[in-house]
Amino acid sequence: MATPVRVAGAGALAAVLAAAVSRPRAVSRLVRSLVARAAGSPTYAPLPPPQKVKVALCQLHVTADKDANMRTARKAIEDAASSGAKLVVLPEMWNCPYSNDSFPTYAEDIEGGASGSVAMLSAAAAAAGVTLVAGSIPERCGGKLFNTCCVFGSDGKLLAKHRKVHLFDIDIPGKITFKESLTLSPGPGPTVVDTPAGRLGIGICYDIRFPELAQLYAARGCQVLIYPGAFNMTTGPVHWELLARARAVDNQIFVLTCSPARNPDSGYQAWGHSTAVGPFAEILATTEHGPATVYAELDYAQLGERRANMPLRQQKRHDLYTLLDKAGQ
Ligand SMILES: NC(=O)CCC(=O)C(=O)O
Repeated sequence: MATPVRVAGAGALAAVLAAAVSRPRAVSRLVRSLVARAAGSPTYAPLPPPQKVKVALCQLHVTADKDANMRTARKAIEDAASSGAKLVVLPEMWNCPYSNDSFPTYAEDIEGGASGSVAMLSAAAAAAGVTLVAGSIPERCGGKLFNTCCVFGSDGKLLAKHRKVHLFDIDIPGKITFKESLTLSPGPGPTVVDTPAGRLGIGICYDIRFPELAQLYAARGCQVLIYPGAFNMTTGPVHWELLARARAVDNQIFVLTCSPARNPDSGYQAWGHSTAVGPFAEILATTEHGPATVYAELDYAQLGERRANMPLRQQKRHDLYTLLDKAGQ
């Protein structure tokens, strides 16, 4: 896959050098504006994508029994592959109950993952021959815990790891209070993965609330944003679909969300409603709150069409505002 490349103008460089001699303050202004422009409108080499990809969003029944959760996940991956899916997505925290009490107990060392969830995921991706965005599990590393999504290639190789960058710390009195930061640490940055199923930008649940992350992924040439997530019964009904469609329409990009099924026995009631959204913010496929696999076909040609119909990227006013990609490649 092509690597994204920033393009700097040779003319602009000559202008800076010529002016540097006579007008140092004007030069400093010019440099600042060029840096902002480069950051706000990076140019990337085109990506040769697969044209169409069938995706499966596995809304799993998650319990306190880790082995049972692993069996459920493996079966869902196999079934999705049998149905023709090439890109399979699992939910946030699919191997444990979503609670601060559970995260330390169920956490795994991913890098040394010769056993447990990571070994199962790798074997399942290879056996099924799919790209697997494996939801998230609690990761233990260097004395810290992270909420981590592993992405596996169809040969079972671990292609990337995304550690949730925005932790879910909210307090809506009488409704929901949750503080992931009591047990988890935030991840270091964005995660872009090139796969045979397209260029993927990964976020986990609360990450979807931050439009800058999605914008940055779009600027880096991602074709689809994937958010394993577990929204709740207060924010889910009002925000889950809204946020997925907002990220899609802002960036003219595909968005996939994948939740655990709602388990009445669980302390945390997940909203469910795993959904695939197209680049015109249209719902391609969705479900209710029970265990289910949602299938959709992503036609990447639509990205070019939508962006040609409505050229938002070219119409941005980088002289007024800009996205600063601090983690730029
Ligand atoms: N697991 C999460 O990050 C939950 C996010 C959520 O429910 C929200 O409203 O945001």
